[in-house]
Amino acid sequence: TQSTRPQRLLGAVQKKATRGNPRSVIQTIDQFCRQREWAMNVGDEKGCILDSVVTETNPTTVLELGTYCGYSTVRIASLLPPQARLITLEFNPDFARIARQVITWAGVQDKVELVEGASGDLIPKMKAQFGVNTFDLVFLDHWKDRYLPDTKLMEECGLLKKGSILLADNVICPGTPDYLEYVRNSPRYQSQYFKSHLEYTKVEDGLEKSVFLG
Ligand SMILES: O=C(NCCNC(=O)c1cc(-c2ccc(F)cc2)cc(O)c1O)c1cc(O)ncn1
Ligand SMILES: [Mg+2]
Repeated sequence: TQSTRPQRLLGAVQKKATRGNPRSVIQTIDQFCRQREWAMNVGDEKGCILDSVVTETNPTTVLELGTYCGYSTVRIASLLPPQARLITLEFNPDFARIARQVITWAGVQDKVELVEGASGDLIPKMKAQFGVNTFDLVFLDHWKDRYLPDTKLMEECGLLKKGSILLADNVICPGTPDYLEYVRNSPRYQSQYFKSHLEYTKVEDGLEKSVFLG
């Protein structure tokens, strides 16, 4: 039977990356996507912007929407202080299965909780079921038409506090027009666009960083 792209990406990690070394896992995936097959990881260019936002936020509790193969999960987790936690939500069980193995290979599994399911169902359970108070940082990288409804849901569930940071991938390509309009025009957010490129291409894309003002 044919392997899937996530399976081939995992194979490259297990063959070429050093166990327990997150940087080598990231480097291997970027090399695989540049030399073998494009995949929808945030990538190395936008990944550097993600790194700088994580570092300056110095978060204790992070939520990632859309795990895919775990590339950004590993990038974020590798920058977290010892007690910090990252909860990552993935709807697709095949992606989740691959991501768990990538996360473990990188050695960051103790900082990460991967939860399978639809973000719209799981977000309302964050406080009661996952013991979360509020998120310091949210990385949005899942279905583009879920960015806005899930942001409103996080507000309603009291999961954002004054100063919480939303960082959204793909606001240009594939694009999240309704989300952009909301965070750029709402008095409750201070937004900033980081111009970049779609992972592994010359196509314009970027990250939108939005600070919740309470
Ligand atoms: O979340 C799920 N997919 C990944 C979301 N992410 C994207 O769709 C995504 C797409 C692109 C992209 C850009 C240009 C292009 F030509 C094709 C794709 C880039 C990115 O950086 C993404 O992040 C998902 C799947 C599924 O089967 N069930 C539930 N959820
Ligand atoms: Mg993306």
